[in-house]
Order: sequence, then C-alpha cells, then structure tokens
Amino acid sequence: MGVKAAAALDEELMSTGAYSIDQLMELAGLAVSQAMFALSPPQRTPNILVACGPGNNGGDGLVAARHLFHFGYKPTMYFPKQTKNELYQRLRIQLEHLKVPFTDDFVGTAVVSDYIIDAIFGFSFSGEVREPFPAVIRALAEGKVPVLAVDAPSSWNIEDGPPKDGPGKGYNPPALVSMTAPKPLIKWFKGRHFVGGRFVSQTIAEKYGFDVPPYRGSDQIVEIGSHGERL
Ligand SMILES: NC(=O)C1=CN([C@@H]2O[C@H](COP(=O)(O)OP(=O)(O)OC[C@H]3O[C@@H](n4cnc5c(N)ncnc54)[C@H](O)[C@@H]3O)[C@@H](O)[C@H]2O)[C@@H](O)CC1
Ligand SMILES: [K+]
Repeated sequence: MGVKAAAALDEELMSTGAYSIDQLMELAGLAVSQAMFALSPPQRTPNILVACGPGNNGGDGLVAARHLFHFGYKPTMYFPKQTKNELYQRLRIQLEHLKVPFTDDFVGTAVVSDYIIDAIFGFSFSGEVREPFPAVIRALAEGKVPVLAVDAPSSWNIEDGPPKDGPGKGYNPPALVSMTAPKPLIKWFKGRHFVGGRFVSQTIAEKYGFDVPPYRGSDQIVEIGSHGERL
C-alpha cells in the first residue's frame, strides 16, 4: 500500500468508517506493544526506549509505552517535539501518571536500553531528516541495541526504501510492525515482520487491494514474512 492509499485509508476510516483517531491509535499502539512482547518478554528485556516523533507514528509509540508498562516493562520516553494537540497531551499525562520517565538524552539512554521502539516517522515522512532527529536516526543506524520500527524504519522513503546517504544510511532494524498493510519499502526490509491495526473490514481491504491479515484469536498482530508473504 503506497503513501497515498495509506493516507486515504486513514481518512476513510475516520469519515465514513466512523472511527476517531484516538481509537485507531489505541489499537495501533496495542499492536506495537504486542509485537514487542512477541519479540522479547519483559523478564528478558525490561528496559525499552520509545522514540516518538511529532505525528501519529509518535502517537502509536505513546500508546504502546502505556501498554508496555502494564505488561511489566520499564519504558522510557524520548519525545522531543511535543505539539499542543490535545490527544498527545493526554497520552503524555497518562504516562506521567504511571511515572514513566521522559528523557532528552536519546543516545545516552539508548546504550543502557534492552530494546528501542522507533516511532519517529511513519507514512508521512518525506525529504531530509530535520532537527533534532538526525543524531537519533544515526544512533539507530549505528547502535547495537535491537530496534522494533513502527510502520516504517524512520528515514526510509515509503516507496523507495532505505536512504543511500544521510543519517539513516545502513539503518535496517531487526523488526518492523506494519500498520494495516505493509508499505512498498518492505521490499528492502530483512528482519522479523509483523502486521497490526486490527480495525479493517473485508470491504475496505478489498477496496485498497490487500487481504485482511490472518489474525488469530484475540491477537492484535500477525507475524508475516519480511516481504509480506504468509509464514
Ligand atoms: N490506518 C493506520 O494504519 C493508522 C496509522 N497510524 C499511524 O500514523 C502514521 C502516519 O501518521 P502521520 O500522517 O501523522 O505522519 P507521521 O507520523 O508519519 O509523520 C508526520 C510528522 O513527521 C514530520 N516530518 C515529516 N518529514 C519529516 C522530516 N524529513 N524531518 C523531520 N520531520 C518530518 C511532519 O512534520 C509531521 O509532524 C502511520 O505511519 C501509523 O504509524 C495510527 O496512528 C492510526 C491508524
Ligand atoms: K517509525
């Protein structure tokens, strides 16, 4: 599903679909937290650094962190570009009530974390990475801590995949959770791949040309092949 289709689908879910953004983000964030749990439980990797960008991809990260806390992880938030948007403020306050810490030091916190969730940019990323994110993307590309990317490895072009230069050069995270349907960039992705966002009807999926993922039971995620094939 390309950028235009992903944006149109979002739009349709929130207009004729009658969903609110809060609902979609809650389910997306829950899917991210379940993907994290499938990768590694809190007993093994308690310390999760959640890097959140300024858009809805970042919102998925804020929601995921709350669920991770309740699952028994110790999340720490990096959320450097906070907007006045009421939804994001509420998500932040919910985390503060749980005493989830926020840090300005991404690089210093990353090296003492067991896992990083990359919720910086999703399908609306374009152009060169702007401040303050170049150093963060560089640290993701060069770091040794495993990363779960939300919807896209941040700095990758949604259609054309990994950047050939700049801070994201060489960034290929070991895990990705695609929201609703994989984006064209998965052609270049090599790690474990989940799909989440269990809110799409058969009719909508057909309209946008993808299959509803084969979710099992109460799971909010399905693991599929790195390039979107069924495992
Ligand atoms: N239907 C779905 O699948 C859903 C998707 N959601 C999430 O929403 C995401 C898309 O959210 P948005 O459209 O808000 O966009 P993003 O969160 O992808 O990014 C937009 C933000 O990034 C900034 N930005 C873009 N390019 C930049 C650059 N080069 N340097 C620095 N900043 C840059 C923009 O100014 C904007 O603030 C998806 O990827 C997914 O994670 C969910 O929250 C809701 C449901
Ligand atoms: K991302």
